[in-house]
Parts: sequence; structure tokens; C-alpha cells
Amino acid sequence: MELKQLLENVPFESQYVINTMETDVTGLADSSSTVKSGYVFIAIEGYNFDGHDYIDDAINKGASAIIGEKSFPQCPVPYIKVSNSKKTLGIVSATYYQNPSHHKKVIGITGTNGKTTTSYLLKHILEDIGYSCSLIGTIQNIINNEKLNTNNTTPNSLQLNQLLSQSNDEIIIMEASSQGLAEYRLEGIEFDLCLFTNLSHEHLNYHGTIENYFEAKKELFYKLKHNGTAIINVDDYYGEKLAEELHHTGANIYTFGESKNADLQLHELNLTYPHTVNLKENQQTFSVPSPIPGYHNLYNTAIAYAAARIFDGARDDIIHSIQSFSGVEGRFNIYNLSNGAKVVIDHAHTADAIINCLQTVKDFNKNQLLHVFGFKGNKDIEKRNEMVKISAEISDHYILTLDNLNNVPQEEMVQSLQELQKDYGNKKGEIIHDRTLAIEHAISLSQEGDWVVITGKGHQEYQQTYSHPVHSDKEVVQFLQKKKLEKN
Ligand SMILES: CC(=O)N[C@H]1[C@@H](OP(=O)(O)OP(=O)(O)OC[C@H]2O[C@@H](n3ccc(=O)[nH]c3=O)[C@H](O)[C@@H]2O)O[C@H](CO)[C@@H](O)[C@@H]1O[C@H](C)C(=O)N[C@@H](C)C(=O)N[C@H](CCC(=O)O)C(=O)O
Ligand SMILES: Nc1ncnc2c1ncn2[C@@H]1O[C@H](COP(=O)(O)OP(=O)(O)OP(=O)(O)O)[C@@H](O)[C@H]1O
Repeated sequence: MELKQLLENVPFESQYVINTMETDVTGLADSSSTVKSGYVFIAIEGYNFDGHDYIDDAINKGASAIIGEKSFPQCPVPYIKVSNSKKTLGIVSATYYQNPSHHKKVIGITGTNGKTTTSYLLKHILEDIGYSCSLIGTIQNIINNEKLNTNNTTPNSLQLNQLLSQSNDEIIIMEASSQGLAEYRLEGIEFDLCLFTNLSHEHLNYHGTIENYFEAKKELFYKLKHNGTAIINVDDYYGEKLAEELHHTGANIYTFGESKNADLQLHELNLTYPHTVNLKENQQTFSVPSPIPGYHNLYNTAIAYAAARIFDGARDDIIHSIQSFSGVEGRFNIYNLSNGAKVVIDHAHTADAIINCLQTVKDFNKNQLLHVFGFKGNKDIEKRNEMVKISAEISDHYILTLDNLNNVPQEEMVQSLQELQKDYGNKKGEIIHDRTLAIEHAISLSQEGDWVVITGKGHQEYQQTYSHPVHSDKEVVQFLQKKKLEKN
């Protein structure tokens, strides 16, 4: 591709590129480490490094042109100065890869909680009704049935366009994080369906206020294709607000919730296990099972049902498929202990998710509920007070422990746990900072019929090493069970 073609949709200051527009472009790189001969290097000012500092490095590796925000008059190759490199990365990536999102059905899912669960459930249903699907999200990316590791829930626009163009699948299901939206990672991608699950207190260390957080999430819905549809949970305050705002844009909107005005109404949310919900669609009411425990999962089931209907799934086929869904790693996974107690491992890391998770267990059982949880370092700290208050209120015993420190010194986090316990906890709580020992202690306190709920990490591997030689909450539970069997 020629440089002039690549820059077709990019507004730029042209003085450094006159007469060089026919330069051949053989690839794109946003990191100097991936530049090859003939590539265009897009220099981005990040949080840790400034890509502009690596321009010489990129040129030495054979970059045919540079795109950046800062002036660079002595640049020996064409230099295209733009006002926003992150946004431009999206525009040129879409152009270079020939707008792959235009040639596929693309579904974006946003919201504070439920993106991963909904994406897996929806993939399962759509595949059962005959589509092939790629998935891009928190746990991994799955493209052409191949599982690929990922650093971000929402990869940047270059990686996204590469993944979309590699995919031979008919549908792409993608989680859209608020940071991904705010960092222009979805620039140049267009969506057939955009789903809004809910919005509650999270990531305010990044966005500052909940209104900014909502504004970031909202951006997804302005990326709908002309005939695209927004599916919105209107039981959620911000969902209702989003639906109202989108009405003025003329977008197709499909709402769901307990509200009588919703297009898909939820009635009689039955929380005795197995859970069911009655859905009312076009004046017809029918019962749908929830494949995973929890009030919140009835909403994930409803939104996935609605999306599959828009992709022409027959009602009975969708319900049948929902029944065979085996769940998502780290989302309300239940393990039976040899003493007759049960363990739940769940990725709940917001106050809202913790209420749902603990209350679901409370509804199941009248015996003891023991809760083990902590907080990720360098993340939203305002939500911590509420999380401690909820656990202190609902659980019978709770243990505050460590989660990912994310470079916060351990002593600082332990001190923070002590302060939280003093200010918001009660006498049912204690602190054991080694996560594996905290889980061991909770299990040792459990008896037949009790539930031990471990929240925060879900599927994620441990960042730190602990006393027991394991890498995840699931492995601690398995390790302790094995140790107990060997002892007996
Ligand atoms: C805060 C944030 O958004 N960070 C993202 C950002 O990294 P950064 O700003 O630190 O980048 P940087 O390392 O400073 O580098 C700046 C530029 O210099 C370039 N560079 C750097 C070094 C070099 O030798 N050569 C070079 O060219 C880099 O390639 C880059 O283009 O750009 C990277 C590449 O796109 C992202 O992977 C990274 O996400 C980090 C890992 C992250 O943790 N982000 C969080 C905030 C996040 O986005 N989370 C959400 C999920 C949230 C949730 O639901 O829990 C997500 O979507 O993942
Ligand atoms: N619809 C929902 N409403 C409230 N809480 C939910 C909902 N769905 C899931 N949860 C809770 O949130 C946790 C994370 O769920 P999930 O991974 O599906 O969300 P997510 O939006 O992808 O979050 P993340 O990107 O951080 O993984 C679950 O373990 C559960 O406790």
C-alpha cells in the first residue's frame, strides 16, 4: 500500500511529506521493537514511555515513515504530524487491514460487570445455532478456534484490526473496557450490536468520576453501524440514561429489564436453584433457565438471549443452548470439599458483584458463609470501604487478605487492610495477608453444609508467591484437598 492511501482518512500537517506520498508501506508498528523494513511507525506518548523517543530506533530498523504528535523537522523519512497518535493508530490500522469490521458481524459488550460471562455465553449460543465466532476479551482471545494470550481486555486498535483480519469466523464478540474506549483502542471499528450490562463504582482511579466513566462506556454506542442495534439493561440507572440519550441519535435500541416498558421484560426472577427467569417478548412469556448461579447471571442470560434473537436464533434453540452452557472459568465455580462444605471461586471485584455473589450463596444455604477477599493495588481504592461493609454484613466470618499488589509495597497494603477493618469491618473479620493461608484457614473453619467464598481473582494467576506452592485460588483448594487426603 502507498503512504497516500494509508493516510486517506487522516487529517495531518503535510509539510514534511510532500513528494514522498508514494512511499511503499509494508506494515504498521506502534512499538519500535516490532518495526521491520518498510513499516510505518506510529509514535505514541504512553504512561510509561514516549514512543517519540524511539523514532530513531524505528528508522534504524527500516521504518518507511513515521506518524507522531510532536514536531520532527529533521526526520530523514516522511514524518506525518497528527494531533492524536492513538486515534490515528486506529484510523490507519483500519485502512491498512481494509476495514475488517465492515466485512464481519461485530458485537461489542460493555459494562462494569458481566462482559466476560456474557461474551462466553453468547459465543456458546451463537455457535450452537450455526455461526462461527471469534472472541476477544479478558481471559484470552479465541480466533479461528485458536486460543491466544492477551494483556488487555480490549487490545489496541492495531492488534484489534490484525485479529479481525486474521479471523475467518463470521462473528466477532468483543469485550469493550472503559479504558479501551478512553484510550481510542476501538477507533476504526464498527459494530453491528453493542451491549450494555450495567454500570457501578469501578476504575474511578482512572476516570476520576462516575460520569466520566459513563461517558467512556457510552462511546461504544456511537460506533454502531447504520443498521446496528444497541441492547441495553434499563434496570440500571446508567442504562436508562444511555437509552434516553441514544433515542435522539435514531439508533435501533432494544431494551431489557424488569421495567414494563422494556422490549424484553424480566419477570419472576426465581433464585432457588436452579434459577429461572420469565422473559416476555412480543406479548409472549416463557421461562428461561440460568446456567450459572446468581441473580446477576439472570441478567447475563437475558442479554445474551436478546443478542442471539437479533442474530435470528429461534427461541427454543436459544433456550436449549443456554441449558448446556458449562460456565466460565473463575465465575461462580463451585468445588466440593471432603468435609461436605463447598467453595465458590468468583471474580467479583466490585461492591455490586460482591453483594450478588454473597447473597446468592446466602439464598442457597442457612449454614456458615466464610468469605476470603482482598484488593488489587493501584486500582480504584474508593470501592474498598463498601466491599468490606458488605462482607461484614452478609458473611458469618470474613478474612481480608492480599490480592495483586501491582507494585504497591506489601506493608502498605497490609496497613490499608488494617485500616479498612478498623473503620468498616466488625468482629466477624480478621486479616491473614498470605492468601493461601487465608484460604486454608477459612476451609479449616468450615463444616458440612458451609460455604467458603473466595472472591477477587477468579481465573487469574497469582502475581506474588505465597506459603503454599500454587498459582491460583483453584490450585490452593485442590492442593489443600490433596494434602488432607494424603494425611488421612
Ligand atoms: C494505562 C493504559 O491504558 N496502558 C496501556 C498503554 O500502555 P502505556 O501507556 O503504558 O504504554 P508505554 O509502555 O508507556 O509505551 C508508550 C508507547 O511507546 C512505545 N515504545 C515503548 C518502549 C519501546 O522500547 N519502544 C516503543 O516504541 C510503546 O509501544 C507504546 O506505543 O498501551 C498498551 C498497549 O496498547 C496497553 O497494553 C496498556 O495497558 C496496560 C497493560 C493496562 O494495564 N491497562 C489497563 C488500565 C486497562 O486497559 N485495563 C482494561 C481492563 C480493565 C478491567 O475491566 O479490569 C483493558 O482493556 O485491559
Ligand atoms: N450482570 C452482572 N451484574 C453484576 N455483577 C456481575 C454480573 N455478571 C457478573 N458479575 C460479577 O462480576 C464478576 C466478573 O464477571 P465478568 O468477568 O463476567 O465481568 P467483566 O465485566 O468481564 O469484568 P472484568 O473485565 O473485570 O473481568 C463475576 O465473577 C460476578 O461476581
